[in-house]
Amino acid sequence: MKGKPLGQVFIMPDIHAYLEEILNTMNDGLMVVGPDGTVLLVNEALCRLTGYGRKELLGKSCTLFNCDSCEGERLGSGGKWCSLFVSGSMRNKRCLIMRKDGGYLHAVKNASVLRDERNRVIGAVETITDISELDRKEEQIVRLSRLLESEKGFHGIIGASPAMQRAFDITEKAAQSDAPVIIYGESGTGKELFTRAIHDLGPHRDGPYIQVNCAALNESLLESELFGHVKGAFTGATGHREGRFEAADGGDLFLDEIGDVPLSIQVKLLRVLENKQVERVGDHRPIPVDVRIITATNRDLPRMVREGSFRKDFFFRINVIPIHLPPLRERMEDLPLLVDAFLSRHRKKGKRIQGLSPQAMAHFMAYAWPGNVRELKSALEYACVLAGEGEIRPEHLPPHILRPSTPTAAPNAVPASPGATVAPSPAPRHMYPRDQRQELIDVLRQTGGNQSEAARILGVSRVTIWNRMKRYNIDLKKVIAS
Ligand SMILES: Nc1ncnc2c1ncn2[C@@H]1O[C@H](COP(=O)(O)OP(=O)(O)OP(=O)(O)O)[C@@H](O)[C@H]1O
Repeated sequence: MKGKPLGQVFIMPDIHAYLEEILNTMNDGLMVVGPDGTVLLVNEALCRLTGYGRKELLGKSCTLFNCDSCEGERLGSGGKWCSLFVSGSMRNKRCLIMRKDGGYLHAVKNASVLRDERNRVIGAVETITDISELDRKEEQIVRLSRLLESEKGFHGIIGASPAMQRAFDITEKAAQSDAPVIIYGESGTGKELFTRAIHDLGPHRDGPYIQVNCAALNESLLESELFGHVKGAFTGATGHREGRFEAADGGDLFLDEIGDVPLSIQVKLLRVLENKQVERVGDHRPIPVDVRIITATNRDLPRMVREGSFRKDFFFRINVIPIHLPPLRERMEDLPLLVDAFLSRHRKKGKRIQGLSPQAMAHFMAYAWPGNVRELKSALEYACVLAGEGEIRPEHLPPHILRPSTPTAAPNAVPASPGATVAPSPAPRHMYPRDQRQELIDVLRQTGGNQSEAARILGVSRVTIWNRMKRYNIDLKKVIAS
């Protein structure tokens, strides 16, 4: 190589002779297009990242990549053309580029238009940086910090009762297999914690962990959330969307509230589970996916199957390894352990709380905990705020815990230390639907109809509040007015 130094810069006599080598040394993909989007030049990295051969790309339109960051700008004539040619450049834009095999490349794109000496646009240059590895590393960091945070218990799940020990046992074994697991339990019993434990213990632990709350979306949104859609598949589909199945490829997909999935989506899910392929909405190319399914519900699926609101074939496909989580009221011996664990978390955050007084613990033991562990966690948070420091006494507890019934457990039946294990409360109060309806009405009245606040007080999710209002036919306006 000949050339002459110019200050610190080394000027090459004919850089064009080396251009191809220079471009092919780059790790990022590079492409030059003409003013009409025709691909004029690509480097080796672009071919490697997209799976196309150079000959398959040269002379083709760049729309072949179906990149979702490419927006159409309306032109005077009424037609549309690439907004890059209007804005002049694009910097560090995250995008999805469709590879030849139909899969998406997660990338960051930089682009600039090229102009001649008379400032006329003669094309554009784009670089594509593959960030799939970065995304995977981010996911790994989240998983490792989660493991570090999980204190005592089984992957951070506290429970010494035989029912919980059994659940830990099945979970450990189920995690090793690839079979679909379904977790049954009321809201707040720890279904999500168990799912994470299955992922962390299972063969897909280094793959992604993706969660979808099936009750939170309507039918069409759920369909595109699960399977993805292509740009223009329906009104409002302004970009590609990678479905959760694709995002979970090589990992675990947690479908929460599976009992709320409409029948039409159940058919599609069944097909995906049988064929191990998904089709995006608006595109019929099957995409292979290797995903383990974990589902959870607080509904009685066998009954729903009998009543015809849940498909029998789908039920048998997902109900391979069922894990039943008992409600807190049926394993009250776990309550002091849970209290101890949650209070020690508050102490770590600087709260100078000693523990529960025997009277406060008696109220806890007598209460039915319809919102299960989530409700217990919220109640302790409330009590810590009110107590400030020292001992938590009954006056620091949320009023609805004191109100519905007098404690059935005698205060002297309660251990002096909240950490000690006790026998189950003599008569933990069970919550029947009528109680649950009245309790919800009381709390909604207390919060002036604020459903988020009611969810917080009862320790359940907003979706659960909404479902219960529907199930018990509660008219919010009437409740507030009364
Ligand atoms: N056994 C347990 N040990 C420690 N924390 C628990 C336990 N069970 C539940 N929790 C805590 O209670 C809260 C609710 O748990 P989680 O979200 O797993 O319940 P869920 O059954 O999935 O509820 P939902 O059906 O409403 O989504 C979380 O903050 C979780 O950390």
